[in-house]
Amino acid sequence: HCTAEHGAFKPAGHDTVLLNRRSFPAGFLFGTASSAYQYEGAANEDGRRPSIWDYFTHQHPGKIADGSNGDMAVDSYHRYKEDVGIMKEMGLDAYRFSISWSRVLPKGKLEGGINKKGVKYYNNLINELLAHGIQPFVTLFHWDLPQALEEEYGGFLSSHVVDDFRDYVEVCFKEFGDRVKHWITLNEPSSYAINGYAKGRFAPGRCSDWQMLNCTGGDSGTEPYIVGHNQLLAHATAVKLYRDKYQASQKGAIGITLVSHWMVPYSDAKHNQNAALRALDWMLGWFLNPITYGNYPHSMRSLIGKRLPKFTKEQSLMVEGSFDFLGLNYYTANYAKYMPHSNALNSSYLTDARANLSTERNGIPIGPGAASSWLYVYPSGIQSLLMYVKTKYQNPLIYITENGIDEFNNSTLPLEQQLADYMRIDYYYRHLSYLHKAIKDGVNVKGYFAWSLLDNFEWSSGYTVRFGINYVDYMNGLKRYPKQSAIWFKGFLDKF
Ligand SMILES: OC[C@@H]1[C@@H](O)[C@H](O)[C@@H](O)c2nnnn21
Repeated sequence: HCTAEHGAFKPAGHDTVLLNRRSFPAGFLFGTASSAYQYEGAANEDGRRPSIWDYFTHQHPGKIADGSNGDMAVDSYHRYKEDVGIMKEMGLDAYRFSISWSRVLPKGKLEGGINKKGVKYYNNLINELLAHGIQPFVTLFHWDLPQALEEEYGGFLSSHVVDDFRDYVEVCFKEFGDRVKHWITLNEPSSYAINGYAKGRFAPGRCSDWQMLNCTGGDSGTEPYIVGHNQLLAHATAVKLYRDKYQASQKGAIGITLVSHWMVPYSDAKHNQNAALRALDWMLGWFLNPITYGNYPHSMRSLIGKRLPKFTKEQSLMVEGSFDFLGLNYYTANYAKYMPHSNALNSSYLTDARANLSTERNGIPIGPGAASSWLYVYPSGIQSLLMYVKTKYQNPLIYITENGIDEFNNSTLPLEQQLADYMRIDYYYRHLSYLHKAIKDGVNVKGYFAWSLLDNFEWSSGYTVRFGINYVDYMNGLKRYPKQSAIWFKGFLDKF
């Protein structure tokens, strides 16, 4: 139902202007995104020591849909040259990847020693990207905390992590900062805190006992906020270090990647409209308010009370303005409905907002469903979210650092069918169209990264779902094949 002209798909029956790279401002960056634990493999090779995700997947395989792990993942540790070749062939400008902290500092602490082979891998990857004219965007922490630090002091539950994170990022600035000009401190600190400490579905698998989710311990009413607070302090300390010691000579930019759903009021009733705004505070404002204004949103401070950590004056000053750009991940939207709250309830991050999130209203889904149960297609939400951030948070420089959709792994189907991901073309075309509208409306977006270059280890879904624009054949040596969306993207990205 689509016609392909000049490399862009025009939904049939619409006289829309053909959208392609040339529709976007000169210098706008198009890239793809990945992360170390989901891509590299070589988990026990060349000196790398376990992260909490190695520990979590091996100790709790029942928490992963197919009992799998990232021991091999898609073997990017050995195949990075081929993968960079795929990016070049597609015409991509940039590549977002993360550094495995426990590959560079196997024991987590600097005093434990720097793993030279780990540093060498990242130098090779960065050099390969630059040799092909592709800009590296480097995430310093994408959830894979060294297991040694989790065991020593509870990881992000302790303020000790701030000093160890600072030492780790300084090694990265020194080793790679001459060529890396875009640093992202943390990937989705909210997801790390929520999934790891309120839902127990991600490493380190903590939550309150009363939730009966086979958690290893924890308190969903306090630990998510402690972990969020220490992530903000670690982030701001890293930014301060970069600005004080490296930015003048290396001339790079540093930011953070946050994620949010667009929140749609369940009805026009005022209490549901307010619930949607609180839901945005709990998912996005939790971190965007502190780095913009130096404190948590008023809604959080008034409803969470003493369970929400406080910033000292000095910490507030360090956190406020601690970013040169904002990375924003957008995938989907939720309905938000006012949820009365009784204090008798066991407290949890998940109920503190007095907002019940859902993906359907009166039995009708908010949009077409993808493979992941949380992902429904709602393209206008990217424009709404960007306008909301522009208006409420002083129009920051933004990169969309993730956007994408998944299908189920159906490796029994003929390969040709598995590569026919037309729903992904439609998803990207629609989201890029709404992104284009947001830019026309004055939102300061300078780049867009699709999640993901390749099919990969999708956390608690393991390899049961596929987010890749390129297919990975898990049954046949992890061979890469372009899906239809990769071919479409190549046309979309044509410079001429
Ligand atoms: O679930 C798909 C992807 C994950 O694979 C990424 O690691 C994570 O940054 C993310 N955030 N939102 N959606 N995603």
